[in-house]
Amino acid sequence: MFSRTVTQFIKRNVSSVRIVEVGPRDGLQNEAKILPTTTKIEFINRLSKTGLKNIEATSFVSAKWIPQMGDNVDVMKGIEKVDGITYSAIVPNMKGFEDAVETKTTEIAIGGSASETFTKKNFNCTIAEGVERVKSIMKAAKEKNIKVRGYVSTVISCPYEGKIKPSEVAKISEMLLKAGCYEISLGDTIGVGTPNSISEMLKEVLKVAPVETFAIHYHDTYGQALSNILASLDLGISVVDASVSGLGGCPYARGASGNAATEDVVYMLHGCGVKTGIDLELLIDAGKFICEELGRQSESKVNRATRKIKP
Ligand SMILES: CC(C)(COP(=O)([O-])OP(=O)([O-])OC[C@H]1O[C@@H](n2cnc3c(N)ncnc32)[C@H](O)[C@@H]1OP(=O)([O-])[O-])[C@@H](O)C(=O)NCCC(=O)NCCSC(=O)C[C@@](C)(O)CC(=O)[O-]
Repeated sequence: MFSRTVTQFIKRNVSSVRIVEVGPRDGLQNEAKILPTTTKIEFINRLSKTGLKNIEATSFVSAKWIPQMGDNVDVMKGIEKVDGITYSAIVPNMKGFEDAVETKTTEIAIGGSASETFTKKNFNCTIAEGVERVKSIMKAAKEKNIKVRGYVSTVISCPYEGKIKPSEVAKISEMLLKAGCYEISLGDTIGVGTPNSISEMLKEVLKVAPVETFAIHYHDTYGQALSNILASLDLGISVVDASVSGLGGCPYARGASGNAATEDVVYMLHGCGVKTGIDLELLIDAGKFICEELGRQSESKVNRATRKIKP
């Protein structure tokens, strides 16, 4: 599939990558152990020192649906907001939007999917109802000057409905862009994509908007996330969502495991001469911190390796 060496093709298409750290939201939402608010704040404050420019800090969703996010308002209010860093949050409806306004959140993320069943399980609405929610949120966000990022989930396959057509992903991406999202993050929610299916999906999506409009959000269920990121960079994508120590998963997507581990993504990119602006050692420390608090092992190969050797 690739005719050039990895370093050649990345450097040719992309010289720097903006990482969107989703650990405090996607990373924690699937964890059964509910962490104290102070730990979440400390985690985000540590991430703020690594050079990251985008941190998804929480989601303003119902605690009945995602218990870990029950202290969302306190987390957003409690973190030290560093100039130059965007702290965003998922907002599923107008109640969540009110929380965003109360906490002076400057960027929110809204969700969409081409799967009716996933939308019902995740947001308790149909795709059509979701579109109406999106319209209300977008209108309110414009009035408050809040930036909106769009997620399209299940871009390769849905745990309930199976394979999703790339044309469907393109359609929902276009709808979210027309509604006013400044960027669309394409989620392989259950991590089943391979470089071929990812490239096929991206080629279709890139027909509806320029490459700068898209970010990628790949889960690592089948160990394909890094390869899929490379395949995406080959097509010019330069915004990558990742979760420190590979934490994450969607409670309403059966079989979904963690995101691409930020430490591993950064290690790979720096090794290929692609800039991220991130201090890998500080990132590794933040990953170790949160894993110790959760009482679990890091899913990042780089993080585990640095217990024994320096990279
Ligand atoms: C959308 C709802 C709220 C609908 O849930 P619902 O039960 O239909 O809501 P409702 O409007 O009927 O209200 C029921 C109760 O929830 C409350 N409520 C209502 N809204 C809120 C809110 N915003 N914040 C706090 N509370 C809320 C509301 O006030 C009421 O409280 P009660 O009167 O019973 O005490 C629910 O389905 C929900 O919270 N879903 C979120 C699920 C979620 O967070 N999933 C994970 C994120 S998506 C993901 O992980 C994928 C992604 C983005 O990472 C990309 C990828 O990997 O592909």
